[in-house]
Amino acid sequence: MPLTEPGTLGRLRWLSVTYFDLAIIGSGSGNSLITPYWDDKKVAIIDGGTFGGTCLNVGCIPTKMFVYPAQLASAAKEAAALGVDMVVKDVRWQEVRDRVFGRIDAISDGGRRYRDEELDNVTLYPEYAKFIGPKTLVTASGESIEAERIVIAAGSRAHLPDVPGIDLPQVHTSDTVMRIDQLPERVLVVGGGFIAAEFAAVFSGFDCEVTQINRSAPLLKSEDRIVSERFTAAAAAQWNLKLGWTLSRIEEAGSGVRATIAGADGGEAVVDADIVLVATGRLTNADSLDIQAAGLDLEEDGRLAVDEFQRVLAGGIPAEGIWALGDVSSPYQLKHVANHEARVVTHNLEHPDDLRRSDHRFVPSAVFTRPQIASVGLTEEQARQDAEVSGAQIVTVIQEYGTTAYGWAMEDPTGFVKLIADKATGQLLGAHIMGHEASILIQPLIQAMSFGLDAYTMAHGQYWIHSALTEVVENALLALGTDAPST
Ligand SMILES: Cc1cc2nc3c(=O)[nH]c(=O)nc-3n(C[C@H](O)[C@H](O)[C@H](O)COP(=O)(O)OP(=O)(O)OC[C@H]3O[C@@H](n4cnc5c(N)ncnc54)[C@H](O)[C@@H]3O)c2cc1C
Ligand SMILES: NC(=O)c1ccc[n+]([C@@H]2O[C@H](COP(=O)([O-])OP(=O)(O)OC[C@H]3O[C@@H](n4cnc5c(N)ncnc54)[C@H](O)[C@@H]3O)[C@@H](O)[C@H]2O)c1
Repeated sequence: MPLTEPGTLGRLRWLSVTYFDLAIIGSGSGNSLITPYWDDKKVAIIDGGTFGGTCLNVGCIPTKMFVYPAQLASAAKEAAALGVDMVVKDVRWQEVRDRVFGRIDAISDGGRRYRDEELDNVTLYPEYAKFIGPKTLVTASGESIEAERIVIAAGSRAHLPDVPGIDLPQVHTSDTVMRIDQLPERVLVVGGGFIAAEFAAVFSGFDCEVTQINRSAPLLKSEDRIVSERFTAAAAAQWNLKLGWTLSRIEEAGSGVRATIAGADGGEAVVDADIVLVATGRLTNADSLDIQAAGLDLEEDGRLAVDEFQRVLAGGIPAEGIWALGDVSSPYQLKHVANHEARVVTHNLEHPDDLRRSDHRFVPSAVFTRPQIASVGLTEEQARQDAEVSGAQIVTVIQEYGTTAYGWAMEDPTGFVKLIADKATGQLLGAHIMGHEASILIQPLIQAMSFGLDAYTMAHGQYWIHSALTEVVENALLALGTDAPST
């Protein structure tokens, strides 16, 4: 990341400082902080990357715009079991890609222009910045900025393993892989998390030969164990999986590459591919901000340390006027969490005497892979560990999609809902879904957990549309067998 050149600090003594009421580092979720409250105040927004941040430009939104057509293409493979023979004639990759970026790049450009040219009170610095004092920043070109309040929304970046060949042009991260010019025939995906699962599904949906390697088994191992295990089996049925293998090196081979991978037993193997997608996690950008110049604290894993009001800590106490949100400080690396924290910071900046807390009790997530996965709350393992301490009794249920009318219609062999609840109170502790539209099916369960609705009341207290797939959620709630709450 191109930050300030050595020697800039010396030169700065001769440069003037520009003062702002608010300086925001990062134009992703940070961009939403500029409300009408700031109309009569001076705001700086600083971003050295593409305006709009990760979700818009290289994250959630473009990936889902690839996921959807890939899902349509893969439907052809599933339809045969229902007596419908479909053939995918062609995937016009450049059209798929240009539809995505034709929409997204225009939104990024429009947002940048609006901030840069149309708002008199806002100054956009299209540069990276770092701290040189508690309330002072310097940009890469040496502009010095002082602000009464600073919000750090600097996000995260892809982690790359340090292996020979990682810089080859055929090696991509999620930042670049969506813009390639041609659909590759063979794709090597490295990693076993969210990004690897989504892109393996996209490329295999488009009929590329996908090989996914991961150093551990099963895939998606932060999910409830049964989800990880069943997803790993579903993935193995769709693309080549090599688990227990680590990337050692990559060499050019013709127009593609040959990747050497090392097994847990010390053996080696090679995988030939046209491109490699490296998806081995994302690192907070906190390390690029010279936060020691402001005396700010870091968590053990390198994230900025914040309190429940999103105030950045310095020596364990809130640093005056410094806030953080999103991937730079959050353990969640999810856009809906960054958005929530941005709303909290927006309120707290505008109401310093009435601070709100972030609510991280029931953070859901979805992996838009095939089959889809969604989860909220505790895994069974976590719930049982908690119960050992509290003495609570845990009940769990696994309800297959195939036990409902819609599941029969789909002839669905893999989808299921798993619920975990407290037996005595009927409160849901965790919900985990794998299958068609899991990200939609889970929403009423998130709602129940967020508002304290017990499983019995949720199942019995409303109509469930017959023969919708939501009946699998209704049946799971009923199968938990919890009682009506005593009044
Ligand atoms: C491929 C992919 C798919 C994803 N899909 C989903 C999904 O489906 N659902 C979901 O909830 N989440 C998803 N995420 C995660 C989501 O994108 C992030 O959690 C979210 O965008 C983080 O927002 P943010 O505002 O914290 O950071 P960002 O949006 O990354 O914004 C940070 C900005 O700060 C800038 N910056 C960094 N350092 C500096 C500096 N020193 N000076 C100035 N500017 C700086 C960067 O250029 C960047 O524009 C996905 C992520 C990826 C990579
Ligand atoms: N649908 C969504 O909400 C969505 C989609 C994509 C990304 N994201 C967010 O972005 C984050 C980053 O995604 P990700 O998939 O890169 O990370 P991840 O943390 O989900 O998975 C990283 C994977 O890389 C493996 N790994 C780590 N270091 C390695 C190494 N040196 N060699 C080989 N393998 C290694 C890990 O074992 C793990 O399987 C996610 O945690 C998620 O929060 C969310």
